[in-house]
Amino acid sequence: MSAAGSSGQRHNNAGDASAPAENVVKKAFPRVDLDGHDLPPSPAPSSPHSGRRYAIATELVYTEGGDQYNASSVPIYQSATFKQTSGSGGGEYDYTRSGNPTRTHLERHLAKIMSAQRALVVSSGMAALDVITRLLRPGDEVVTGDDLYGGTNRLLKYLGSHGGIVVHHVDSTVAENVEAAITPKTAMILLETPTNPLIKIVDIPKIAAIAHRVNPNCLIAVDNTMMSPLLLNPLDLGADIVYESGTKYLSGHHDLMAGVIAVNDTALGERLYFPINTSGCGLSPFDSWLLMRGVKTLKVRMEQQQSNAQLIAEFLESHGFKVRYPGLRSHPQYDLHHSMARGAGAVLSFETGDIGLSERIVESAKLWAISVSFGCVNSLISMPCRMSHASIDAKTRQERAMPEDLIRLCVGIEDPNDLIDDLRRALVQAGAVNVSLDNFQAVQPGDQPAAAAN
Ligand SMILES: Cc1ncc(COP(=O)(O)O)c(C=O)c1O
Ligand SMILES: N[C@@H](CCSC[C@H](N)C(=O)O)C(=O)O
Repeated sequence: MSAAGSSGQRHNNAGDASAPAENVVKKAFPRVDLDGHDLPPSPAPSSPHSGRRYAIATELVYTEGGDQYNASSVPIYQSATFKQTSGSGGGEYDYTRSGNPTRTHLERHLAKIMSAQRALVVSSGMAALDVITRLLRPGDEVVTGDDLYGGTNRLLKYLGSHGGIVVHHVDSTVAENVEAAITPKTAMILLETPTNPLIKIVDIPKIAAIAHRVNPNCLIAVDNTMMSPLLLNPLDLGADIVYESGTKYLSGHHDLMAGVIAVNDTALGERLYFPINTSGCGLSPFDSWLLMRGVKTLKVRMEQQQSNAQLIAEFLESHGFKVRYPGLRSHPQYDLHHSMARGAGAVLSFETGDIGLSERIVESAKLWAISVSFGCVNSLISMPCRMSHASIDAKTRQERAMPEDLIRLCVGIEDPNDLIDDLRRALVQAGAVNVSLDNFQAVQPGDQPAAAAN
C-alpha cells in the first residue's frame, strides 16, 4: 500500500481526475490517526446524502445510484482484494478490511438515516464500542451510568483493569451526578437511554450541555440500541458520537451481528475509521448486504413491535406488576423520554417479587422464546441477571439495585392477542397469584398501531 497522505499520492480511494465525481475523496476531508497525524483517505467518505429529503419511511427504502448495471439490490462484493490500475494504486478500493463497496453503500445509507455526516459499520455493537473507546488514552476518565448493558459494563471494566482508564459509574438519570464526576481528565461520557434492563431515562441534551461547558474536550457517546434512529437521534440532542448494535432493531431478524457508529465531525469520523481498518472489524460484505435489507423495514417492524409492547405493558400493569416501560404514564420519566424520543420502543421489564416465580413464568411461555437480545420480529423473554447481564457480578448487581427476579420482554411483530394470551397462560401456570384467566381485550376495534412520526 502506498504511503500517501502528505505526499498527496493515492491510497485506495484518493482523487483521480478521470474518476466519476462521486468516487473522488474531497481534498478537504481531514485524514488523521489517533495522534492527529496525517493519513491517507479512507474509502468511505461522508454520505453525499446525509441531508435527508424525504420522510423517514421513504428514506429507509430509497437509495440513489447503484452499480454499473443499476442493480436494485446492492450487490455483495464478495472480494478481499480489488485490482489496481497502476503500481502506485489507483483503485477506489484495494482491500476489504480497508473498504468494500457493499459496506460503503450501507454506511452512506445509514448516515442519511441517522442524520449523520458519516456512519461506520463494524462486526458487532461491542466492536463499535471497542472502536470508540480506542479514542481514549491511559489516564483518561470515563463517566457512565450504573445501569448499562452487561457487555458494555464488561468492556469498561476491562479498560479499567488493562487500559489504564478510570471509569466512574453514577446514576446518570440525575444529570448533576454526571456533572459531579467530570474532571479535567474526563475524555468521554457514555450514556445509554432507555437503559438496559431497568429502562431508566437519561437526559441527553442536559448532560451534553453540562459536559461541554464543564470540560469542552470530553466527547458524549450515546448507545442508541434501545431506540434505533427511527425513534431517537442523539446527534441532534448534543451527542458527539452515537453507536448502536445493528444486531437488534436495525437488522430486525436476529440473523446477523453488526454495530454502527455515526458522527457529524469529519475528523472524528477519520479517527474512528483508523482502528476499524487497523484491526479489521469492519462489517463483512454479506452482513452489510443483510443489514441493508433489514434497515428498509425498520419503520413497519418498530411500529408493530411498539404497539404490541404498549398493550403488553398495560396488560401486566393492570394485573399489579411493577412494569418498566416508557410508554406507560406511570413511568417516572415519561415526560423526559417523550421530550427526546418519538416512541417508547419494544423492550419492557417487570418484577414478580420472587425469583422462582420469574423462572417459572419464563419457562412456561411458549410463543416467547427464552433468549437474549431484542429488536427482532419474534418476541423474547429473559431474566437479565441470569442472561444478558450475568457478566456483572452479583455484588455489583446488588449495589446497583438490579432485581434478580426481573423479567425482560422484547416484543416482536406477532398478533398482540396471541402474545397476551400466551403470557397470561404462562403467568397462571407459574402461579402468579394476581393473574386470572380473565378476558383482557388486547386490541379494541379501530385501534391503529402507534405511529413513529418522523
Ligand atoms: C444496549 C446494548 N448496547 C450494545 C450491545 C452490544 O451489541 P452486540 O451484541 O451487537 O455486540 C447490546 C447487546 O448486545 C445492547 O443491549
Ligand atoms: N453471552 C452474551 C450475552 C449477550 S446479551 C445480548 C443483548 N445485548 C441483550 O441485552 O440481550 C455475552 O456475554 O455478551
